[in-house]
Amino acid sequence: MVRDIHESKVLILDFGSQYTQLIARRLREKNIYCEIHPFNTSIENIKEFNPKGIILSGGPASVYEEGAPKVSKEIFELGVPVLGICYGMQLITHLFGGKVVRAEKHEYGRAELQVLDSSDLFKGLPEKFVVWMSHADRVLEVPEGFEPIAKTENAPFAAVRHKEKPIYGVQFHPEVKHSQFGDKVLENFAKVICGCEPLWTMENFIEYEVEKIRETVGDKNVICALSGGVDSSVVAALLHRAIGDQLYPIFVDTGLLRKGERESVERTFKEKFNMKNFRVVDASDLFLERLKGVVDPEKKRKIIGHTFIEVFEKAAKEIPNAEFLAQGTLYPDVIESVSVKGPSATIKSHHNVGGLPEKLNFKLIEPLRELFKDEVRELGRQLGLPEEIIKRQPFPGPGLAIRIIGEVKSEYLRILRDADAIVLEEIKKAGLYDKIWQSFAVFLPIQTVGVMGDERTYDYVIAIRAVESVDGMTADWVKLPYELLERISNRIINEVEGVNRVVYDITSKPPGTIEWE
Ligand SMILES: Nc1ncnc2c1ncn2[C@@H]1O[C@H](COP(=O)(O)OP(=O)(O)OP(=O)(O)O)[C@@H](O)[C@H]1O
Ligand SMILES: O=c1[nH]c(=O)c2[nH+]cn([C@@H]3O[C@H](COP(=O)(O)O)[C@@H](O)[C@H]3O)c2[nH]1
Ligand SMILES: NC(=O)CC[C@H](N)C(=O)O
Ligand SMILES: [Mg+2]
Repeated sequence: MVRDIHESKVLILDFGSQYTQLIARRLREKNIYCEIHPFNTSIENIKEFNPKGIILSGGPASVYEEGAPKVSKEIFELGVPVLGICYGMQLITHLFGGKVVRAEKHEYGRAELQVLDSSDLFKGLPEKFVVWMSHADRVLEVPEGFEPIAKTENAPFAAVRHKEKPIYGVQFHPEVKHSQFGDKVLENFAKVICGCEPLWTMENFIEYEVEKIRETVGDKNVICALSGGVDSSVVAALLHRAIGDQLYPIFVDTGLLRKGERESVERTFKEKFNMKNFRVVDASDLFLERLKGVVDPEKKRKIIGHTFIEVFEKAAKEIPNAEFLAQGTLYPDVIESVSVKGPSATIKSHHNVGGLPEKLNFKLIEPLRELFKDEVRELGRQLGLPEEIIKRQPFPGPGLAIRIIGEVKSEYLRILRDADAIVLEEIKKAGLYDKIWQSFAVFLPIQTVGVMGDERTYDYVIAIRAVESVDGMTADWVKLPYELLERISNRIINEVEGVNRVVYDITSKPPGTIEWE
């Protein structure tokens, strides 16, 4: 029997901080498994979860306000260590009868922490180091039974501890990278104070998951929609490790793929991984047929989504004994975080092409449900996926169809494919591919006048888009070197027939979106 990698874990209760996920990631980097749950998770559920430690996150509320989010004082009686971060510390203070007030001077940004006691939370750390603060309230009086274990110039209670019970609070944010040794503080909490064992490694994860998948699947077959992107590729590689030829990866050639994409996906999975049941379904004619005459971006997206499902369903029907469908759902999709944002308007319907409907009548297998993106990449590496897949820039499900403005035609696809390949090649050559979020070409179906070799031309326009972003929600255009832009422009005009003009998109998001449709 392999050991349960979740045996030694920390529970993070979320009070709506924008950094809650970072707490989880810092702990996991130290090989400590943890999960994020809403602050109002019931005591019964907490007991059932059976954590070795509990962390109360930061949050936008003020503890002294009516309706401020709280936890039951019972969590301090579970015999499990608790660490409050920022709002979490203020909440502990408030619940134990201390005093939290609005500070005259708000404290945002760096502060120098002076450690007063380095026996547990600050074990092995220097006496002074820089931490990062973000608060408007402050602890004026610590409750009875608590003592300060660190201070800053503005905050005499920058970190506190209960004198007998394992209850801790820090006013700063150890989870952000700007806090020096912040990761070490969290590690000390988990290992020194809670006694967690570092079981969460990708090697252990593979071993554990492989066994679990085998148990679940038995002698049935599993199908998997494989896009060649990171998530679905890692899912396929993991399943293949577990169940070999019981896995049937299906790659749909929508006809909207980039140059060489189909071949490279085929090469990786068929040849390198020797996935015998890997199949490519060529549905390019069907997609093009359905998109004929369609100009509206939302209509295009919907048609592509529906057609994809249709093609996939048909392909799946032909696979014997296929009871399971594997999907690349990640942990951030699963976390029910406390939302501090209001409802947002639909700007475009992101057709996660594989947003396959439940009524497909498969049981779902989602082996990445517990992982963050960086963990998925690490897992992919361990499974032997090429860097080319692991570091791939995001490519939208609807593919080139949303990079051709208006109607999609074969001729336009040919032009865009060739131009896009040049953009990517040059960006890679310049060493920028891994450093930026996305870089690609967009086809504009307008003709402009040019002159080439003394002759008048009347050809199409290609726009180049390159953006930096952290999550795709906001983005800025990249200040690409002029020489690089020049080379890309020259090559496209000289090498791609049908183009006589190249422009660079200098719009950030907002107000623009990353894709043009
Ligand atoms: N051409 C395709 N053939 C088969 N499945 C696809 C294809 N395109 C997308 N999918 C499926 O749709 C899912 C969502 O696609 P999308 O591109 O949004 O995913 P992603 O988050 O980029 O992840 P991935 O790394 O898997 O591409 C993929 O994980 C895959 O299962
Ligand atoms: O899987 C996807 N299906 C889609 O329909 C889709 N539309 C946009 N994108 C990607 O999402 C990010 C933000 O894009 P926008 O600024 O254009 O909305 C960018 O990274 C886009 O490439 C998609 N991804
Ligand atoms: N970052 C936080 O957790 C902030 C806590 C509280 N809202 C304050 O302003 O002090
Ligand atoms: Mg993708």
